[in-house]
Amino acid sequence: MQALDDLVARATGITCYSGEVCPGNIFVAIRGRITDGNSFATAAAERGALAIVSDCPEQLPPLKIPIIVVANARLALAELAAAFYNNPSRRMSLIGVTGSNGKTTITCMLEHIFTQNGLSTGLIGTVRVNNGKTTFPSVLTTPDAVSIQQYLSQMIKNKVTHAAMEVSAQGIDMHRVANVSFSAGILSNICADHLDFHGDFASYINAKAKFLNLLDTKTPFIVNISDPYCQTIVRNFDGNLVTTAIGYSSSRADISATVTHLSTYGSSFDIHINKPLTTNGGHLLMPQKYCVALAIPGRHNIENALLAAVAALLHDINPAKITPALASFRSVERRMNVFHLGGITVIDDTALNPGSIDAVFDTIGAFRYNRLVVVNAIRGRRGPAINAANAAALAGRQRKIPFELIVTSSVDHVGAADIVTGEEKMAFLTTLNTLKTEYTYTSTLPNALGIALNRTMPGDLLVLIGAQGMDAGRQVLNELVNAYNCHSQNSSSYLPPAWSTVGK
Ligand SMILES: CC(=O)N[C@H]1[C@@H](OP(=O)(O)OP(=O)(O)OC[C@H]2O[C@@H](n3ccc(=O)[nH]c3=O)[C@H](O)[C@@H]2O)O[C@H](CO)[C@@H](O)[C@@H]1O[C@H](C)C(=O)N[C@@H](C)C(=O)N[C@H](CCC(=O)O)C(=O)O
Repeated sequence: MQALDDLVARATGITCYSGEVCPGNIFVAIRGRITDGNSFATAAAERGALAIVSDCPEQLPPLKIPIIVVANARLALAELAAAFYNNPSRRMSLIGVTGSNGKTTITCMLEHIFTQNGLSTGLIGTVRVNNGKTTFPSVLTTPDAVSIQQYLSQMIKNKVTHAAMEVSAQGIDMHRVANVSFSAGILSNICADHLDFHGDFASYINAKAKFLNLLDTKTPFIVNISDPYCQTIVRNFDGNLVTTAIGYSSSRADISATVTHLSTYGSSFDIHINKPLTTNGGHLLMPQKYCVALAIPGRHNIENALLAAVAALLHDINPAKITPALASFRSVERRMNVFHLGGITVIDDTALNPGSIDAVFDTIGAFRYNRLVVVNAIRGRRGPAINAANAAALAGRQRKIPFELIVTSSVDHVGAADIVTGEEKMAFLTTLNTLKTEYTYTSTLPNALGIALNRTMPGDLLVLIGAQGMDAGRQVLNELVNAYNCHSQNSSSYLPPAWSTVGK
């Protein structure tokens, strides 16, 4: 649109937040989920906005600056941001990773593979952003459109050639990734998640499916085809589909893995290229096999590593250099972290939906332990539906293997955006009760972990799962153990007061 192009050429920046408007900025008024950006147009004009972009001009007050009317303000924001930063994604190899689980691990694996191969590398994801020079913590998994383009532009300045970014369903749905040019896409798996945002599972799948529209016909779309919902998504896809699966069968997947060893601390597997593949650089990869060792546990991490390895192969990274890079990859924060506390083995994982809860329990199968104790933090501000689904997943597991379940709302360890509501707690506990699950509930994280410690002995396995509510779990656990060790030097038996007053 010429009017927008002319405007961008004169603009000093693009923003959709009135509080950030600087003189000469274009303010894009977005009708959001909470409020309407059009109602901040006067404030934006007073701060020196060059123009207002709106898809609902009837909501705007009289203004003395130009108003550009567009069909969709969120799309316009992405378009303006990409143009303002000179379309940085077109000047690098950028791999977009979507799926319910595995996005963080896969993007970090790619960052590691590229870095180990001497490439200047960038990352945008849930845990951090790496612009090629500095690394800083993230706010969202997929940032707003302006931030994405800004980070990519910083990467170009820092001479980044290869980057990986997590693409959430919300990010797709809210057009944060529109006008981003991907050199490959990855779809890891789909399970029920973010039902509060999308309304139902079908809408969530639809949002994920829209990722396909962001890829050029020649751009490889690497898909874990063993997942039934991934199969559904790609059924009518006529682009450059590259399929992966665990289990050797050339008819089943273009590239597959056979597991040769699976243990507490990692795995080894063979990657089979089952049919010739053309890389982005135009080279032909003939059918062959590579042996890979991975130092992080879990079959789901083999799936993640396979997807990352295929993306690296298609970006012309020498297979002989992908395998050592995967071997030296260490787990990401709170993704199947295994550590020891006295004689107790502890697993700490961000399991936050039925798929990731299943992945943790599947991995536990490779562990040797006497008794199993699981502490789960309820997911706050994500709605009752996902909490009912998570509780059902835990209940299903307790019917198969015995474990003590301790549930907490982590009231003292979550910020305002993650507080567990009464409805969410009710959904979780009612599901457990309906499914006749044995559990203990306590509202605070230290109480929950204190109970867990009281119920574990050397040789036992303690599993900490949950998202924000369990983020401080490892630290709190260490503090409890240190306090206990300090105190027990003076007394032969000690039960910390908080642990003895646990509510049910
Ligand atoms: C539901 C959701 O995703 N909301 C995001 C969205 O809000 P929104 O567009 O609905 O905006 P709004 O708050 O209604 O405001 C409307 C407009 O008025 C503007 N405004 C508002 C106030 C003001 O004073 N001045 C002003 O100009 C706002 O900047 C906005 O443009 O756009 C905002 C700005 O980019 C985001 O901060 C906000 O993310 C919220 C905080 C959030 O928590 N999002 C989560 C659910 C999310 O996106 N998560 C995914 C999933 C991760 C995963 O896979 O687990 C993620 O990618 O992180």
